[in-house]
Amino acid sequence: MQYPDNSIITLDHVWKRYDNKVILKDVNLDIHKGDFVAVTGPNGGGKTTLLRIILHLLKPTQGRVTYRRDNVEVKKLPIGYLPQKNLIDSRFPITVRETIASGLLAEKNIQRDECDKRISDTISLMGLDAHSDASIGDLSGGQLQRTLLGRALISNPEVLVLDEPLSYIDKAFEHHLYDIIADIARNTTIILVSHEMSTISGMANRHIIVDHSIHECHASHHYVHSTCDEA
Ligand SMILES: Nc1ncnc2c1ncn2[C@@H]1O[C@H](COP(=O)(O)OP(=O)(O)OP(=O)(O)O)[C@@H](O)[C@H]1O
Repeated sequence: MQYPDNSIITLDHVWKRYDNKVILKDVNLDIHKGDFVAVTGPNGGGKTTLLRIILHLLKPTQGRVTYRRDNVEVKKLPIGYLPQKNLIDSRFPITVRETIASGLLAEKNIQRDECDKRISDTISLMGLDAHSDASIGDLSGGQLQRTLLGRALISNPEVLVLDEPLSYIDKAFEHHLYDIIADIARNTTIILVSHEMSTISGMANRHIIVDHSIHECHASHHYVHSTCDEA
């Protein structure tokens, strides 16, 4: 199969069914290095399922997902992930600092000083200095979301997958978050799911609606319609 040179993630005739229910129907998608893919769609349309399949966390019922670097198929890509419903048990006795630091666990060749600096910088970027030693069980929903976002981006991954990053985030931090995302997008491929598309849509170069099948559309359709006219 021929892929565009800058293609890094390809979904090839992907289907997902639970029992007899079709959640994703024959999805074909090529994500290119440097893309900012904004994804929206109705509740239950299959957005989180699609992300988990892209991340290799969930197996498609049919079809395949492949990763490539410089046009050569690879088994893994460094991908940072902010899940929608976080799987962290907030009763688990772990601090904000430790949670954010866990995003560096896969980095083998990082010096202790550099590691400490990255952790401190990320805590500050997320506005969590006053909470760095707090247990995650004592955080508000928005503080926990910022902690998990810090964990997703601390390693400067090649691809960042964000499932509803604005959940629980207050208006003041929301604007700061847009700046952070715009800055990261300059050298990172981003796939971002949101129901709030008004600002995100303007940052993205690709706009996708997931309603069991996927529809790529123009930005202007994105936050106006939950379905779009197919090109
Ligand atoms: N493990 C599972 N077993 C059975 N059905 C599932 C499972 N996981 C998800 N589903 C179903 O798949 C459908 C798509 O779910 P998904 O979470 O992908 O939707 P979504 O577009 O992200 O929705 P939302 O906008 O509400 O977050 C839903 O109907 C959901 O109930």
